[in-house]
Amino acid sequence: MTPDTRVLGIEGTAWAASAAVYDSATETVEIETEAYQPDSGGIHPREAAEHMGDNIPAVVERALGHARELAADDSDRDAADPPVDCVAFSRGPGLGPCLRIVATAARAVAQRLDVPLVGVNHMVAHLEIGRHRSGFSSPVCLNASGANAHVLAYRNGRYRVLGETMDTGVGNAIDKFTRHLDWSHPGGPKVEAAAKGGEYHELPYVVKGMDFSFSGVMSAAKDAVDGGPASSASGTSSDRGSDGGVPVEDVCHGLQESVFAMLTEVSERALSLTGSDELVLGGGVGQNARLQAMLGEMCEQRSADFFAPEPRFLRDNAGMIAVLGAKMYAAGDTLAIAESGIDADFRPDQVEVTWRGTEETVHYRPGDADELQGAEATVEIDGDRVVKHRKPRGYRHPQLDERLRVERTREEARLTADARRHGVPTPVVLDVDPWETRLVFEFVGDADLRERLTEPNVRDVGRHLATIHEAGFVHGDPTTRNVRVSFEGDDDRTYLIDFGLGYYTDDREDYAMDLHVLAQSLAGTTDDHEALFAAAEDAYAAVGDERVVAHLREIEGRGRYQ
Ligand SMILES: C[C@@H](O)[C@H](NC(=O)OP(=O)(O)OC[C@H]1O[C@@H](n2cnc3c(N)ncnc32)[C@H](O)[C@@H]1O)C(=O)O
Ligand SMILES: Nc1ncnc2c1ncn2[C@@H]1O[C@H](COP(=O)(O)OP(=O)(O)OP(=O)(O)O)[C@@H](O)[C@H]1O
Ligand SMILES: [Fe+2]
Repeated sequence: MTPDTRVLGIEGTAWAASAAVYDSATETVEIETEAYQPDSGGIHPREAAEHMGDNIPAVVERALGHARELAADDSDRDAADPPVDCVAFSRGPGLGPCLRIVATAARAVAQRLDVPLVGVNHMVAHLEIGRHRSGFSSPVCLNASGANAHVLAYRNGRYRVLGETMDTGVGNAIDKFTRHLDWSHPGGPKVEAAAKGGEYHELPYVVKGMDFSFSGVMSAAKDAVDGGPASSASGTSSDRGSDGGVPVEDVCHGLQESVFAMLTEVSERALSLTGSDELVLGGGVGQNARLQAMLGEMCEQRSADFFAPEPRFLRDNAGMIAVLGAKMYAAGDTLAIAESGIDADFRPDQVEVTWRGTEETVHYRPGDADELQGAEATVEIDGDRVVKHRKPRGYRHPQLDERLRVERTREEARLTADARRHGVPTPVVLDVDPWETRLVFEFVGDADLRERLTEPNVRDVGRHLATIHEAGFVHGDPTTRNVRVSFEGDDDRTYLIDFGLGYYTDDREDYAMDLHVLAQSLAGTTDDHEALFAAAEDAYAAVGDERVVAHLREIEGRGRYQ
C-alpha cells in the first residue's frame, strides 16, 4: 500500500451514522458517530433512514475536518489537493433505506472533492479491521454482529463462509429476547450486565457442523422467564422466581453461556479444519467480555493467537470502512458512480478480494501421525485401535461441558453402530465409557477423504447419507475429515466416522442440513467442489428422498440477513 493514503469512510447500514478518516502514514483513525436509539422496540428501517439523513452530513464534515488537519501536517501534499484520496462507503449488507442515503452522500462528497469512490462490504470490513490491527496474516474470522453471525477464512481470492447462522444474527437474537422483556434496544449490553448476577440455567444448544441456530435457544429463554413449558424441562423448583419463571439474571447467564459456547465451538472447529492458528473477532456482539474470554481461553488451550479489536472498531463504525477502503483503493478497486449501487443482501463471499494475494490462502495442516487433535476430541492411534477422548473444554460452563461431552460420546457409539447395521461402513465400536467420555474404535482407512477427493468417493458419501436418513438419523457433521477412505485397488472404500453431532430425527430440514454441511466442507477443501457435490446429490437422490435435495435449495436460498 502507498504509505500516505488518506481515506474518508462512511458507514450507515443500520444504527450508526458514522464517518471516519484513516491516515495510513500515521495509522490514525478518527471516528465520528451518531447512534440511532429507537424510542421503543427494535430498529425501525424508516426511522433509521431518517436518522442517517439527519446525521450523515454532520459526521462527514467533522471527519473531513480531521482529514484537513492531517493533510496540513503532511509535507508531501499540495495545499490545493483534496484532503483525502478517496471516499469509501458501506454498500451492504444492511437496511435498504439507510444504505441508499449513505450511498447518495458518499457519491456527493466524492464528486465535490473530485476523488474516486470505493464500495465496501460491511461484513468484510468487520473482519479486515481485526486482521489489520492484529497484523495476523491468515486468520480465521468470527463475525458476531447484530444481523449476522459467521465464521470465515480466506482462500484463493475470496472469503469463504465456513459456517453461519441458519436463522437470525446473534445480536438480533439477543435483542429479540430483551424486547420480550420490554428492555430498551440494544439488548446485548443489558443481558451482559444481568448475566453477572445470575446462575447458569440450562438452555438448548444447536450446532450442526460449523453452522448453528439460535431460534430454539431464544424461545426456550423466553419460556423460561415466563415460566412456560420449556423451562420445566430443566432447573429445579428452587430456580423459580415468584411468578413461576426462572429469574431473569439466570436466564441471561444461561443464554450467554449457550450462545457464546456455540460460537466458540464453531470457531474452534474452523481453526482445526483449516489448520490456522490465528483467530480474529469482529462485530458489535464482539464487545461482550464473556464472548471474548471464551474465545481467548479456547485459543489458549490449542496454542492459537486470538485478537479482538478495541470496542470502537467492533461495533458498527466508519473506521473499519475507511481502513478497508484504503486497501481497496491501493489495489485499484474503485467504483464508477454509475456502478455504485447498493446491495442490501451483499454476502462476504461475493466480494472479489483484490487486496490480498493467493499466497495468503488458509491451508490445511496435516495432522501428527499418532495423536490427532480433532476439533473436539483427542484421537490416539494405538495399533489397529483408535482411542477417542473428549477432554473438558475450559471455556464452557462445567455443566454444559459435561452434558455435551457425555451426550456426544453416547450418541457417537450408538449411531456408529446403527449406521453399520444399515450397511454403511463405519468402524467397529470396541468400547465406550460415557462418563469418562472415552470411545475405542477399530482403525479404518488409509486417509481422510480430503486427501482422496475423487468423484466416486464423494458419490459414496452421498449414498451413505441417504441410507442413514432413510434409517431416521443424521450424521450432524459430514465433512471431508469425517470420512475415511481405504485404498483397495481401483475401488476405494469409504467409512463414515465421528457421529458425535448426530441424532435421530424425521425432519427433512435436518437431513438437508447434512447435505449442506457436506457441500460447505467440499467448498472449503477444493475448487472443484461444485462438480463433486453434484455427484453426491445424484447418488443421494438415487437412494434417498429427492425432496431433501429440493429442501437443500430452499436452505441455500434463504436470506439470512434478517
Ligand atoms: C449489517 C449491519 O448493519 C449489522 N450491524 C450491526 O448489527 O451492528 P453491530 O454494531 O455490529 O452490532 C450490534 C449488536 O451488538 C449487540 N451488542 C452490543 N454490545 C453488546 C454486548 N456487550 N454484549 C452482547 N451484544 C452486544 C447489540 O445488542 C446489537 O444486537 C451487522 O454487522 O450485521
Ligand atoms: N476409527 C478411525 N480410524 C482411523 N482414523 C480415525 C478413526 N477415528 C478418527 N480417526 C482420525 O482422527 C481424526 C479425528 O477424529 P474425529 O473426527 O473422530 O475427531 P473429532 O475431534 O470429533 O474431529 P472433528 O470434530 O474435527 O471432526 C479423523 O479425521 C481421522 O483422521
Ligand atoms: Fe455491523
